[in-house]
Amino acid sequence: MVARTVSAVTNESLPARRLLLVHAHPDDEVIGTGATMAHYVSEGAHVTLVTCTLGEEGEIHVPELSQLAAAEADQLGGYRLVEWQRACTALGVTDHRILGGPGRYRDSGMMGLPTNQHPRAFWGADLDEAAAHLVAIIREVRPQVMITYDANGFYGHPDHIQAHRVAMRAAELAGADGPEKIYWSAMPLSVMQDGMEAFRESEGNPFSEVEKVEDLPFGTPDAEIAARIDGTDHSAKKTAAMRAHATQIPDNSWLYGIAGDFGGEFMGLEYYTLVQGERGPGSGPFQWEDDLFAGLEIKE
Ligand SMILES: CC(=O)N[C@H]1[C@@H](O[C@@H]2[C@H](O)[C@H](O)[C@@H](O)[C@H](O)[C@H]2O)O[C@H](CO)[C@@H](O)[C@@H]1O
Ligand SMILES: [Zn+2]
Repeated sequence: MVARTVSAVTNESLPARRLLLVHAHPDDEVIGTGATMAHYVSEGAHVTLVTCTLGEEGEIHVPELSQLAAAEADQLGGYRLVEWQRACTALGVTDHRILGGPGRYRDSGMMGLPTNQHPRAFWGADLDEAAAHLVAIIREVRPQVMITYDANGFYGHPDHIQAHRVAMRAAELAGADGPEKIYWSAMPLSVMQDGMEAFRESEGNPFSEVEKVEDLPFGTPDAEIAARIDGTDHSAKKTAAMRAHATQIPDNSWLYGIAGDFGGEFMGLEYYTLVQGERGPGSGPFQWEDDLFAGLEIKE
């Protein structure tokens, strides 16, 4: 039975600190922000996850489920919805919603594929119509902080680019009800460099085709990073949530290798640039914040 996503809540019943995350597909929430989500849930903040598609066009790394693929029974979206709910349970997130309701916006597939033209492809969504769905959630929950992707969608996937556009447009349309601080997921170049060194001799090295980190479609100079969230206490929850996304993250994925080679430290640290709002107090050479709510006046 597919559990209901969280029904509408009134912000009067919510904790003082409220974080909104806008992601493109089921599994993005854990890969880029899973430790952050678990961290803030454990700190008593309210975490609202909005995912824009069901990931219908994804690969299937579980052979016995291959018939669910878009080109077969086209049931992968429904299956990934359940994976996504299980992942949210592993992270402790109870307020999780699909933008416009399950099936409203379809996974567009990788950039340039014919699936980009599907009538319900998120890539072709009307921006203000899609943003209006998110404005309604913002007005209901009143998050002080929002996380999404940069204008390239972190790595250029059309649904990630569109999730960025919809999130930023919704924050603009929400006006005074919108988040005070907006962050974009980021990966510091220094961390990527360390990853390249660590994986140099590893089997399944994800960096094997890469000469230097600057050749990758993502990566941010350390000086442009604004926050590092330490969710290492929750690395096991992040790993459990990744395992929930078995169709997308196979057991031999390099992501688990990172957990092994780098330990919980790498998996539990997540980084962000700040694109709206004032930066709060920080530490280290670049004064990175360790709290996304830093500098905000939170009315308890
Ligand atoms: C992390 C993420 O955004 N995954 C997307 C992405 O998946 C890629 C896609 O299947 C590609 O064909 C593979 O070569 C690549 O390894 C995958 O990461 O795109 C999918 C289709 O839009 C999407 O369902 C998946 O969530
Ligand atoms: Zn994605």
